[in-house]
Amino acid sequence: MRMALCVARFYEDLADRLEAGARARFAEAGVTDVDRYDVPGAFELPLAARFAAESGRYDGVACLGAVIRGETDHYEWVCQEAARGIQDVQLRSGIPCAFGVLTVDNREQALARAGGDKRDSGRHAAEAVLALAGLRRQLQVP
Ligand SMILES: Nc1c(NC[C@H](O)[C@H](O)[C@H](O)CO)[nH]c(=O)[nH]c1=O
Ligand SMILES: CC(=O)[C@@H](O)COP(=O)(O)O
Repeated sequence: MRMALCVARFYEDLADRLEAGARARFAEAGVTDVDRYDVPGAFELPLAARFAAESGRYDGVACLGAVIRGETDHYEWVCQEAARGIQDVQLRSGIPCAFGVLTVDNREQALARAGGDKRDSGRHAAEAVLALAGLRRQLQVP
């Protein structure tokens, strides 16, 4: 299998943590052919995912990033559009695209969910892509 990572780099250290979790899960599954594509923020993830999915090169796409709430409602729009856009790409393309984007109130919550004491969302995103790519192969979806 060949996988793509689309990574929003708005918070570099969180992006690195999420990527490490995803790569570790892929490696456990024997998937070492993994390409990373960086975008500025989570709002750009759906288009990057579409580029990767429509390239025909990948069995799955894991979208990673972190959105931390600020003073305004900008957070809501970024999170909503990232989630909706990524879901739209996978449903239209038939290529599994995971939503590995943290949507949190503060940095502490983000760290806890990027391989900290709550969960590893990067790992979970890779797990989801592996599962759906496997299902796609099992059902011989073209
Ligand atoms: N505030 C966060 C953003 N904002 C930037 C947007 O994602 C986007 O890049 C910009 O609006 C230009 O289109 N992005 C994150 O990933 N995380 C944030 O907390
Ligand atoms: C999630 C965001 O876009 C956020 O960082 C923006 O902060 P603010 O709402 O204070 O402008």
